[in-house]
Parts: sequence; structure tokens; C-alpha cells
Amino acid sequence: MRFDVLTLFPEMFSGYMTQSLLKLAIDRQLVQIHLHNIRNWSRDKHQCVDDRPFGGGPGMVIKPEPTVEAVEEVQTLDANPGKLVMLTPQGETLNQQVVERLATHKRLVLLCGRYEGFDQRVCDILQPEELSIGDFVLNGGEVAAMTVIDTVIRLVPGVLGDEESSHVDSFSTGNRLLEHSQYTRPREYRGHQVPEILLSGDHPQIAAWREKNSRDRTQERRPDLL
Ligand SMILES: Nc1cc(-c2ccc3ccn(Cc4ccc(CN5CCCCC5)cc4)c3c2)n[nH]1
Repeated sequence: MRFDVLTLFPEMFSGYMTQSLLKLAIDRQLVQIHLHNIRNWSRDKHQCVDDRPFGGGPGMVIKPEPTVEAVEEVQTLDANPGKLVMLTPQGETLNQQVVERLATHKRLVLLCGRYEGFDQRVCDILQPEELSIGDFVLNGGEVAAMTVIDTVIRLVPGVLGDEESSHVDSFSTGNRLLEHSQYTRPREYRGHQVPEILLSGDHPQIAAWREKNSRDRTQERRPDLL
């Protein structure tokens, strides 16, 4: 799967791309991430990409020319132009079902804004899918784009090992329970014991304990999921 990210801050992705799961997926050529700085498509000698909003108001707006021309050129870099997604506070809210839909595409082109966002004509001309990652305000689209990448790559075949395959993730279609509690060594820590059943090797009983623990946690924390 190929991701192209258009942003004014490509350096924000450097550390993220060295993160283990994504780095492994890239090294194994299961995933490609291509970063593009929108500023490289600015037309003026000062490389300006933003300007004051017509009609007044706070902040600056990213100009339509460099943005549209950047997306159009980036889309030509592969035979498949990809699914264009704009990260925005005003978009459809991301959830696991949206992630599963996005993962069906071979290429995602993620458009990250800053300031007050993009000139409306960027949406009118390019008609991107507009995505929010939740009802809170970020300072730009980059963290939202990383969230999209982070969630979608878990669904790319081969990225997760069989053991940890994503179909048993919480929120996956058909699985609406929170995950059960997890424990590892030591068996006791500051007087807190690991539940004996998990040490028993009795796998049917362990599975039953985990199912009940998932249900109890979901009832307690997210009854809306039941
Ligand atoms: N899920 C989610 C995605 C984003 C997101 C995504 C992309 C961009 C690009 C720029 N920003 C910053 C920003 C923040 C708030 C506003 C609204 N504005 C505030 C001041 C008064 C008028 C209205 C606009 C732009 C972004 C924020 N935030 N949250």
C-alpha cells in the first residue's frame, strides 16, 4: 500500500517513520510512504503558501494554487491516482469501519493543512474525502494523517503477524468489545497478583476469563458498545 502525504511540515513524519511496525512494513515493502512539501509548489519568490482570509477573520488560509498543483502532480507519480483524503476538523469522524474502508485502497493521498485550513476551492476542485479524527481541535492535519496511516497499516496483509492479526482488535467490524486486561512478569508487583487462571495453562478457562473480563470492562467503560 502506498501513502502520499502532502504537508508543510514533512519533518514531522521522520521520527514516526522509524517507529517499529511502520518501519518493518516499509522495510518489507508492504507499505510505502512518500512525503511532499506543499511549499515546493508555491509560485512566488518568497515561497508563500498562505494568505489572509477574504472577509476578515483570524489566522491565515492556505492558497489554492500550490495545493491543487501539488496534489495533481503527486497523483501522477503512480498509475493509480489514489484516494484523496483531506484531514480537517469538519470531516467525517474516523472510526474502525472507516479505517477498514480506507484499507481497501491501494493508494491513499493524504492532504494535511495548517493555519485555518485550505481555501474552499481546493475541496471544490479536487473533491477529497474529508476526514476528522475526533471532536477536538488539532493545530494541523499531520497528527490526524499519522493516525490514519497508523490505523490503516494494521490492516495491510502481512504487516501484523498472524498471532496479533487485526481482526480481533477492539472496534473491528463484528468485534464490539474492549480488550481484556493484559499481564506479564513478574507474577506479583507491589502486592498486585496476576489472576491465577492466566498461570494455569488451562486455555479454555483462560479464554472464558478473558471473554468475561472484556465484557465487564466494556460494560463499565463503554456500555454504548454493547
Ligand atoms: N480531528 C481534527 C482534525 C483537525 C485539523 C485538521 C486539519 C487542520 C488544518 C488546520 N487545522 C487547525 C485548525 C483548527 C481549528 C479550525 C477552526 N477554526 C478555529 C478558530 C476559530 C474559527 C474556526 C481550523 C483549523 C487543522 C485541524 N483538528 N481536529
